[in-house]
Amino acid sequence: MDEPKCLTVSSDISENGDKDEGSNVQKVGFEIGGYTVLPDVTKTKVEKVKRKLPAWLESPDVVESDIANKQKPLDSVSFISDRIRAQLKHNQITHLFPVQWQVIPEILSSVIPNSLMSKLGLPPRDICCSAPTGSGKTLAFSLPVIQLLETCNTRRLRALVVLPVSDLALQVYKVFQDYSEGTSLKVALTNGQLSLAEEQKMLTTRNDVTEELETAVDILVTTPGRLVDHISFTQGFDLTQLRFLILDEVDKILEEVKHDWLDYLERAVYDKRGWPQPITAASLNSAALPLQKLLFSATLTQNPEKLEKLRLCEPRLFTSVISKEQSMDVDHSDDHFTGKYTTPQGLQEYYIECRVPNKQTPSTPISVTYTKTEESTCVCWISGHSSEVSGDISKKRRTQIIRQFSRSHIDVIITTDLMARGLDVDDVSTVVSYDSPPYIKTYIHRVGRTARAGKPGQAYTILNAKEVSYFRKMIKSSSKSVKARKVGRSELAPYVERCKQILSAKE
Ligand SMILES: Nc1ncnc2c1ncn2[C@@H]1O[C@H](COP(=O)(O)OP(=O)(O)OP(=O)(O)O)[C@@H](O)[C@H]1O
Repeated sequence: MDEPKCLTVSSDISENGDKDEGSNVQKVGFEIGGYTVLPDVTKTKVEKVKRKLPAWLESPDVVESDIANKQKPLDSVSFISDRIRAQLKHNQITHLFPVQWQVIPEILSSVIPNSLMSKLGLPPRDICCSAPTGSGKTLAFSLPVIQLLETCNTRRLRALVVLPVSDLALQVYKVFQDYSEGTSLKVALTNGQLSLAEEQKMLTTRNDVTEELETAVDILVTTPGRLVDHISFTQGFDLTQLRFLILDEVDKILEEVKHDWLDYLERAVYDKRGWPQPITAASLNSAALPLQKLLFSATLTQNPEKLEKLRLCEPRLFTSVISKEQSMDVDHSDDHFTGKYTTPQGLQEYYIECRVPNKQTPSTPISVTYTKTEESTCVCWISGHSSEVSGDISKKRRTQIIRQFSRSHIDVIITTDLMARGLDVDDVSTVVSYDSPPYIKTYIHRVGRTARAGKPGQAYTILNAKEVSYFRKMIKSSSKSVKARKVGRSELAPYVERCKQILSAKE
């Protein structure tokens, strides 16, 4: 039998196109008995093709995530109007958080003072902002929009704020209402809480002269479904003067809702007033009202294909990835882009491997728990001081329970992912996830119900042995780290007696 011979080919260029420095021969197999045996092709390392991101995604403006140390005193910033400053102080807000002092001036400066037109006739740049949960994004978009619109003399629908679900729409509506107080601005909410007919009545009014119905609000906070209803069925609902389109929790809006709501909206805006045209010398001189998009989320997608659907104009990205270098380093190679999402600095995150053999995977609603104190966390599953908030409970009752929690009348809210995103509940000290969140985004939003506004908080995810490796992989893929926490019998001992008492009382 012939000795195997190594087969080589001459080459001075390697597979990836780089020049081979050391050698100009490559091993490609060997010959045996007159046959050429190729190397094991299944083991050949295939170079991943890296996606080239657009420049605006590759070089974002970095938003400081250290809220506690990077606030700016309200009196040191000149871009906030005196009226809004007074209102902020009235609400005990004396400093601006980083996302606010970075994004607010950018929005304000895109407009010629006392006009809604943009500078030099160029369309204003759309804004995308990805900052941690509880970092104050709501004020970052509501304050500049109110400040710019309050100087308008006529009532036109000029700002539309779209949120994925009605509870969030209500929360953001309250902020717009609060900071518009004392102005002639009319803010409305259409989130399905009222009937369509009632909402229609609130949205429009009959003009005394023309006797036609016309829009009677300046700022509308809504959900995509209700928006499409009003575009389709509400006489006099006019979007042709829209100047700002704000999408909060934008990744959720893109994920869950029928995407064509944006087509409806853009047709309602542009069919009459004219679609945006390429910029030419002539267009610079014409005074077309621009529509500027402002996008916010703690987990803003940076997948260019998804963002493309939003037809953004020269966007500018504000993001809280830890440093510019790290933002370059993100893995963009799969379709489900996993970004480096930052959680609040005051948040301590742990997972606990539960070795009890019968830890059940809960059927909702027992999935996420928000608690007031450490003690209540330990007894929450059986304590009498908890309330459930789920989709089965009416909106009115949900609001009542949240209010009771904020006033410390109850210590524990046991809830589902319904309450995991965007909701701002006062003084949640701890979030307990009783199961592994299915996606990193779900995790970020769940734990983000605590450690808000620069305060401390802790999050525990309780996993059974099978869930641990998936959870750890998911956390690692987003370049985060969550510490393992062991709970020994001695730690639980003080609670055992109390739990027994509660259980026997329940029997
Ligand atoms: N400058 C500030 N000073 C003190 N508190 C503030 C300030 N800005 C916002 N807050 C408070 O911080 C809390 C969180 O703000 P907000 O709900 O806007 O966070 P968010 O970034 O939108 O969070 P999420 O991503 O979870 O929706 C709110 O209770 C808000 O009133």
